[in-house]
Amino acid sequence: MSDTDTTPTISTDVEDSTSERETRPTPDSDEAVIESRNLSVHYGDVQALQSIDLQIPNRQVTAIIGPSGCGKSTFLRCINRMNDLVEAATIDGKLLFNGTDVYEEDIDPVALRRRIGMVFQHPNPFPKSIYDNVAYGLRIQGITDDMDERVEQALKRAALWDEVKDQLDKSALDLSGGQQQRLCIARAIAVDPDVLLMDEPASALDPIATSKIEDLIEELAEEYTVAIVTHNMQQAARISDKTAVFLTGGELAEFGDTQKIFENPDSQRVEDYITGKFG
Ligand SMILES: Nc1ncnc2c1ncn2[C@@H]1O[C@H](COP(=O)(O)OP(=O)(O)OP(=O)(O)O)[C@@H](O)[C@H]1O
Repeated sequence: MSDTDTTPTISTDVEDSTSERETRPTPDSDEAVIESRNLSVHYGDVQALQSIDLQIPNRQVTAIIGPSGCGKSTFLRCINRMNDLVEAATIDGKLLFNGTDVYEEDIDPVALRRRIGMVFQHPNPFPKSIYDNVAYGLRIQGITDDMDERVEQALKRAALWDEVKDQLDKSALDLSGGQQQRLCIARAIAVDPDVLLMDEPASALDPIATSKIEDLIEELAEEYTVAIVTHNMQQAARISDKTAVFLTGGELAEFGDTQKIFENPDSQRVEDYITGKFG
């Protein structure tokens, strides 16, 4: 990277993990933070993604929608190399994060996952206190200074602080499902990532908790690049700026501004999917 570059690259270790978000330059909005080029994934003989070219812009919400089994989660998991953990998975093509291919040999997946955090469908807090859940990733990185302040800030950003500030020692498992999910979001953002990947983060929650998570996602996109897989088309239409529609066989059928995709898609197949003719 040249001295004049303003784009952060992936560290190959966790050494720079203490850098502060405020001091880290970020790409312009609309500039791609994540870009897949000709990305294909197979699980054994099954092709899950077919030559996907997709650009996920900075500090916006990108929704990934499509019928069951079309490869949405597979795509999300390629971004922070979670598919490394699946023995049968083979990945071809490129997945660029700020211009660097995350599948290059010298990329440390653990450092990558600090920069690209993930929230799953079912809230999965550790059986520890609320405080320790948020502090966990920081401690692993050897960060010990200003811990109380860092925990408070992460809980505030996750819109949970007011509900838990007087009970930080309480077990995270005693929180409601919606609170647990916001705690998982706090845990993910405590380590100061650039990107948040969310795999159906509200599908296990009731409507009120879902609405809080949706509001939160929109707020988070002011600071983070968010990519969310959802089965809920209304949710995608409500909260996302860009939408990618995957169709059966792992094909990217259409990608663009959410309003355009939902109101005037280019392809008949996407229109059929969005209007509920299949899926
Ligand atoms: N670990 C795995 N081993 C083998 N095949 C897998 C594995 N994970 C996913 N697949 C297959 O890859 C294809 C895409 O799966 P993926 O979970 O990415 O789709 P999806 O669109 O997220 O589905 P859903 O909406 O049902 O969660 C499917 O055919 C699925 O059966």
